[in-house]
Amino acid sequence: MTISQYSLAAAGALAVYVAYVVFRPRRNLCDIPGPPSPSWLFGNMLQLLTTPIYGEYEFKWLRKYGSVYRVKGCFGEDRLMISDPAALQVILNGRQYYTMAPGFENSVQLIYDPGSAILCKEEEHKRLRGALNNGFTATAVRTYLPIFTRVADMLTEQFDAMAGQPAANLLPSLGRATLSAVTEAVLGLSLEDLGDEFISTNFLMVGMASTSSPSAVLGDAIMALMPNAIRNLARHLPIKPLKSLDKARFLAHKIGRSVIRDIRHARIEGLDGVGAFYDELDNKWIPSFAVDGTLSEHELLAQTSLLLLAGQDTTGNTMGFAFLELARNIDFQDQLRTEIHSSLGAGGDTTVYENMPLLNAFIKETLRMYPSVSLSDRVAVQDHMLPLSQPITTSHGTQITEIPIMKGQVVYLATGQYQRSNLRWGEDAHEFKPSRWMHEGPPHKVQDGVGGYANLLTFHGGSHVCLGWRFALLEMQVFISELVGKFEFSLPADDRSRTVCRYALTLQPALPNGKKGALVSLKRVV
Ligand code: HEM
Repeated sequence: MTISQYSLAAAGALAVYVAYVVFRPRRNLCDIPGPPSPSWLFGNMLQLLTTPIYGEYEFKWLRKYGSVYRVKGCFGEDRLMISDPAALQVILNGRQYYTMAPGFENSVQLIYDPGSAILCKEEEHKRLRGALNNGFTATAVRTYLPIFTRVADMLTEQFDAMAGQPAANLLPSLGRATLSAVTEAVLGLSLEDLGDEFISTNFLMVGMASTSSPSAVLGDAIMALMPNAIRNLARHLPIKPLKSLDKARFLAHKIGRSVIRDIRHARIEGLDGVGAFYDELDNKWIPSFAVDGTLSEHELLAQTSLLLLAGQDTTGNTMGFAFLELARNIDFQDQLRTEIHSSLGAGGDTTVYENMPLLNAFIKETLRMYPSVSLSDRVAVQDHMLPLSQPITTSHGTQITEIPIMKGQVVYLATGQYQRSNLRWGEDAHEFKPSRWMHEGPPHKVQDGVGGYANLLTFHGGSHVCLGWRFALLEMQVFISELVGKFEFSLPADDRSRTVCRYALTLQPALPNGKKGALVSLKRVV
């Protein structure tokens, strides 16, 4: 297809969209207050999705309009921004009311295989999760402790090599470490086994999944309008980024296939398997190994890139933020190091980490302030009334406790706003304060059940709640303890090396030049 054909197709899509937006009979949200829209083409989307500093607009709007407000999508579309707990409950748990919005689904489809759990629905999704869950129960995750400890040793060596530099970027090492941990736990392979080509394609893919620009915002808005068949076709266009994504999926399949072949070979020979989670899930070949919830080879391959990618950048970036916060607060860092030294000396099992109050309060506060998926969109699949826990006042001065939602309405799960709401967290909601987790009682212990972990929405909740949350928690407990026990983290002396928090599909630490990265000074202390 030539450039002019692309342009023609895009213009056609735009025309269809305009007709749809202008002529559809949807006036149910016009009374809900919200920020003015700077442009018809982008609505509030550039403020929301491409601002260099995370929250610049979101938190201002949250303060002004409260936990539900209206924003404009591209081409004048009305969207609802939601951080009200009762409404979030319905969006996350009411499968009959909401599903992944086309824009978000399109991005996910670009990265993952169509058969992967995150893209499956209803019974198929339940069955896949039932099987995958075997590798992510509390018991299963405890068995990964030696893997996390080994990878933490590898990280120590890399941090040693960076110690003394005026400003060391922690993110590349953290990204490799989290990939390494998942690869070993799921496939029983080391990073070296994956090969350079896989690793470089994987990092390219992670990079592509964490960028945002006005053209990408517009492209996503247009793609979201297309019927599935056209979106599928578009995904196979011969353009470089799409080819790289194809290649990454191909390599993940190749690796998955080779692991399954080795597992089967070992079983035939009566040898031990590779000792990884895939061992248990693949059963087609030798049924006498049957365990509940096994998957076919085809299904297993579809999960490979999902498991390798979903646990990499999310966990790596969260730890990047954690180390930056420690660098900002040396007193707290010292207290945490004291707790680590007095708890870890004797070695032991995972209960050692569970019994470290400062460590766990610190991780929860990091997850509260920096939820990787701080914003994601859903679409209503039928008309319904959306309940609110706090009434809102319409632009006509009427108080309402529920909002009429029409089929096709796009809403945002505003996780980042929910986790910085003054109503819930108090006046200091924007302060990084681990001590809020150390005392009993409200606001964070309110039992309204939103969120899969610690009343936080960082791992979401409901049927698609993060499968790897226990994995991520133990991994962070081990990595942070090992590294804070051995290194002191401080902010680089040069102000030009200050790291900021940026939103680009996920939350990420970013360097002053806008690139992803987390700069600190490291000093070996033990
Ligand atoms: C701090 C780290 C992590 C965060 C913040 C995080 C966050 C999330 C969120 C918000 C979702 C839901 C997405 C949606 O609703 O569409 C999700 C799904 C998922 N996550 Fe995580 N995640 C993390 C680590 C991990 C790890 C370590 C793994 C695996 C090793 C993992 C595997 C998955 C999978 C397989 C899904 C799809 C679940 C489904 O659709 O049923 N995640 N994650």
